[in-house]
Amino acid sequence: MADCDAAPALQANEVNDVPVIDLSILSAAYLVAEIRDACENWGVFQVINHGVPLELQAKFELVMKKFFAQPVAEKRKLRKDVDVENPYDYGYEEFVENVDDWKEVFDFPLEKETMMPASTGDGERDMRELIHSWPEYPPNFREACEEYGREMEKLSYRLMELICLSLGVQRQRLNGFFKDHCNMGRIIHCPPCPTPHAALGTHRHTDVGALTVLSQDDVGGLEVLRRDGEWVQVKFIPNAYVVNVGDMLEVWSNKKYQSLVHRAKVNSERERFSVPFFFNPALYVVVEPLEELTDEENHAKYRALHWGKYYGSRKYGNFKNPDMDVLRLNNFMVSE
Ligand SMILES: O=C(O)CCC(=O)C(=O)O
Ligand SMILES: [Fe+2]
Repeated sequence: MADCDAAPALQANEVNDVPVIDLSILSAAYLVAEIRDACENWGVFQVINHGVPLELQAKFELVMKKFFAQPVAEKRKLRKDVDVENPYDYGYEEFVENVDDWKEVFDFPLEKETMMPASTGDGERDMRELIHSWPEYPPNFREACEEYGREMEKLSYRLMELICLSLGVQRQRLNGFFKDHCNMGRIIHCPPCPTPHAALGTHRHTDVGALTVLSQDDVGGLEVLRRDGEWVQVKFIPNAYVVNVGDMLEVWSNKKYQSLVHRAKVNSERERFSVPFFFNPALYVVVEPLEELTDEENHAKYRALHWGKYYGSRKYGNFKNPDMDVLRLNNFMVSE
């Protein structure tokens, strides 16, 4: 882990100034303006009154806690492996080795089958199917995860449409890219950490997809890098979701909206749960700045990129190179 990520340097600003957007407000023009402002200046906002049923969130939380409360040997039966030869692409994984991220996770997909490029090489065309694993205990785990994921997906589409309007393009301009999406939920559990000053729950990174919709518990700990270089805590708001811009939205918007750099702290006393839902395009999609947003004066700032391969570079790289996790998009930047 890079020194700049170690906790002694973490003097995050206490003030909660990450924008909060009330989605029950009826004026579309108002919402669109709020979203434009948040995406342009922050790359992150929280949404409240979003329409996701509270009972569904509560049911999901109960089930995920039951899963993680099991002995580690049980959870390891669902272990996914970073090695391409090994079977699971979704499932359980631990990153709790000393200086690595202090957490265990369970990843779940929403699609029954997803094909992705087998390697990140330019000329390679081989595809492989992503393989799922689901636990038998708790018995309603899969159902609760899929129900939750579908709600997150609905919310993501709604947000994406507001984002399109905020960019001045047609409301459903980006929807087609998500037809065969590879959306994924990740349940993160950070056990209490005896050395919170020397570890992070999640190290500094940007999310590679389009949008992330995250719920964190009241332990909090999520921090975002503000444009002025300050780390700012994302305050826990009951029943809110944290929404952030990912790399693909940065490309489509021709950098009008920038992908958010963020990380999460651990707690020495309390375990922490956090659930990001990654809203990702279909793996065959080629992503490039929208033509409506480029012209003679505003040249495309990015070259076209193949999302499946880009995703693979994160997935197969598996957070092993912290610098890579904030700089990956630079490889596709067009020099001025
Ligand atoms: O632990 C957290 O809350 C942050 C998780 C996150 O940013 C991610 O998994 O991409
Ligand atoms: Fe993230």
